Amino acid sequence: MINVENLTKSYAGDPVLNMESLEIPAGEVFGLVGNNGAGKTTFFSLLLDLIRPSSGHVLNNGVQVDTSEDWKPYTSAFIDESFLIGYLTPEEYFYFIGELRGLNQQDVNEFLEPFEDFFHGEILGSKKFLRDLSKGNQKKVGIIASFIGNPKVIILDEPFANLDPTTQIRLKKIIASYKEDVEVTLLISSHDLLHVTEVCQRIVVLDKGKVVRDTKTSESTLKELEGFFAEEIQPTEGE
Ligand SMILES: Nc1ncnc2c1ncn2[C@@H]1O[C@H](COP(=O)(O)OP(=O)(O)OP(=O)(O)O)[C@@H](O)[C@H]1O
Repeated sequence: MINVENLTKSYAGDPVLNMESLEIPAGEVFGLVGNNGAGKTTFFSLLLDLIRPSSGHVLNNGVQVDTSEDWKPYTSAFIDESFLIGYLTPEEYFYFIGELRGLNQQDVNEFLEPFEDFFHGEILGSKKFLRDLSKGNQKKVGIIASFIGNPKVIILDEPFANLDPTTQIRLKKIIASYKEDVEVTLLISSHDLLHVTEVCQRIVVLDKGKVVRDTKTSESTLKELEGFFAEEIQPTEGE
């Protein structure tokens, strides 16, 4: 579904992403991990044509994202609050996204019903504007909005960050449910190794913009990843 070919991004000559090739098949729940500055958001921003590659390209279902718009109807994402519209209430925002995806208000209301627990009584009917919601509640709105209209590719940047423990557990269940869906490709990034290993079928580790690990998730993945990141804090010689 997603094919990356010789993708690089540099700022003022400094490379921040250098990905020779990466193939993410349709239906995969894909996890991206890496320390601060590893290039995760850069990669997602390139997938969404929010920034331009320095070289190479990304194909989304065969469509090159920086030269065609045709990937947009089946792709959705929540990267950060800039995806929200601050002066709308959550309902108005959901209806707006629904309209973009060809759903009327009744369709959107029905879609939202199963997420009442996830919203924990603080989103729907609150009559607050999105700009006035807490960071965590804004994130809940952005994540759920990204599921509206059955997109085939969903990209979520650090979806667990800022969420309370109850919501994190609920979100894990929602994301894990996509493992059964062979049509939806879901990409998440996270700093939480436990969460990604629980919900992702495959995990790629980025380090200084490069793919340094690419593994199918198994029972040993969490330990291996903890080992990998622990090595980064081993004292260097002479310390
Ligand atoms: N507009 C920009 N100009 C210069 N450097 C940038 C710009 N945007 C990102 N970078 C750099 O690119 C690198 C990768 O950043 P990116 O946000 O992709 O990392 P990340 O893995 O998402 O990090 P984090 O886990 O902290 O969110 C960082 O060194 C960052 O400073």
